[in-house]
Amino acid sequence: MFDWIKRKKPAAEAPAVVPPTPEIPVAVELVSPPEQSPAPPEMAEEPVVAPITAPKSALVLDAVPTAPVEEAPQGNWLSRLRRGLSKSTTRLTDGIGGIFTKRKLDDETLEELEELLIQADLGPAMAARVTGDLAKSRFGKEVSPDEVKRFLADEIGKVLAPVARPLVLDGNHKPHVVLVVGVNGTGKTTTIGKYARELRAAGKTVWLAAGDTFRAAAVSQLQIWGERTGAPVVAKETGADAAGLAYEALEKARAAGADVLLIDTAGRLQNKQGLMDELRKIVRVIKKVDPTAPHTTLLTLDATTGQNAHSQVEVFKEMVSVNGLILTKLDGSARGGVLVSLAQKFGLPVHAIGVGEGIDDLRPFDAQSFAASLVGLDDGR
Ligand SMILES: Nc1nc2c(ncn2[C@@H]2O[C@H](COP(=O)(O)OP(=O)(O)OP(=O)(O)O)[C@@H](O)[C@H]2O)c(=O)[nH]1
Repeated sequence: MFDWIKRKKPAAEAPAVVPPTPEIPVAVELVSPPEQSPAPPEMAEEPVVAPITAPKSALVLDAVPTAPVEEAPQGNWLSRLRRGLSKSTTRLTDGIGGIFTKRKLDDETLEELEELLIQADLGPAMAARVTGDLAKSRFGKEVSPDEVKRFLADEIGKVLAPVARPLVLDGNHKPHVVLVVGVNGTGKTTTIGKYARELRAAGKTVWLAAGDTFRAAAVSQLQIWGERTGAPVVAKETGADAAGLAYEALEKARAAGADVLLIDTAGRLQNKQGLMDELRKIVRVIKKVDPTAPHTTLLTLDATTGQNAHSQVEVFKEMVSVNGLILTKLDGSARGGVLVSLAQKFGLPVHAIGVGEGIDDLRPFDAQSFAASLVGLDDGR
């Protein structure tokens, strides 16, 4: 079916993988039944295979488009989201309350609102769109803070709806390769760990590649996630060639018939050119094993950095073909509005958001819930 399947080599003995943990309901699914395409590992070194540890709680990170986004009770999910976004929400709702208490919508209030939206990281384009549309329907009339919030939630929801797309894992790829890139500290390793947990809970075999060979702590952090989730980790010593490691990991995951390979990468090298060379080399080299890989290139962005996230998207898009975003640390940020300006500017799918450091704090991204929560409203569910 695929080129890389036709070029497959004879199977070799695969490292042991742990059994699934079916007791945990999840939404992760592969799109179609996998085909067998085992190939032998070409590099001699054995991967570090983590011991088995069953996940302790459910996670919903991604889904095929037809699958339900959330398996946990809505109240639970929404309250977690609200709690996570509370800093961003307070900033917006306090500001709206201050501007619109017993005041008519005039040039001055519109200007104040526009300024507030820009400060809340929604971006000048969104601020202009909201104030322009509001002025068209309500200019000269008294508007309550609640009306403004509803109007704003509606506008935000419209901008976010097209980008709120779950990560689709294609079962035709064995494994489906996910390359995770991003500035150091933005949450790459944590996100990988949480995805691994979700996929393992769905009964999928997952392999992890500790491609951040720049930092010893990053390797051990991934190994801990491997232990927690029962996912074999391919790792090497600090300073090892990351592309070689990714190649080896893909060969081994493929030989083992794994469903998914999640590749961690360094977020900082000596300079931008060094990082670009390394990431491009990883992509080039894994294509030698599977010309269609990586099937997903995820960029993690730390929401607390606000508008800086925009330049990170630009930089990483220049380096590799980023085709999905994960926004992390929305819980510690008063700058959750940045997600809106990112959606408007880049239109890249937002697969999930991080609202805490806990294992179940990476959640599927739902446009309406996010929009309502951001402005402190119940989304009616
Ligand atoms: N509050 C909060 N913390 C998070 C979230 N996601 C990750 N973190 C924390 O952010 C820190 C950095 O996360 P990592 O996963 O190590 O980030 P990284 O991009 O892999 O970093 P490097 O390995 O340095 O490249 C850790 O302390 C995580 O626990 C989130 O959604 N909310």
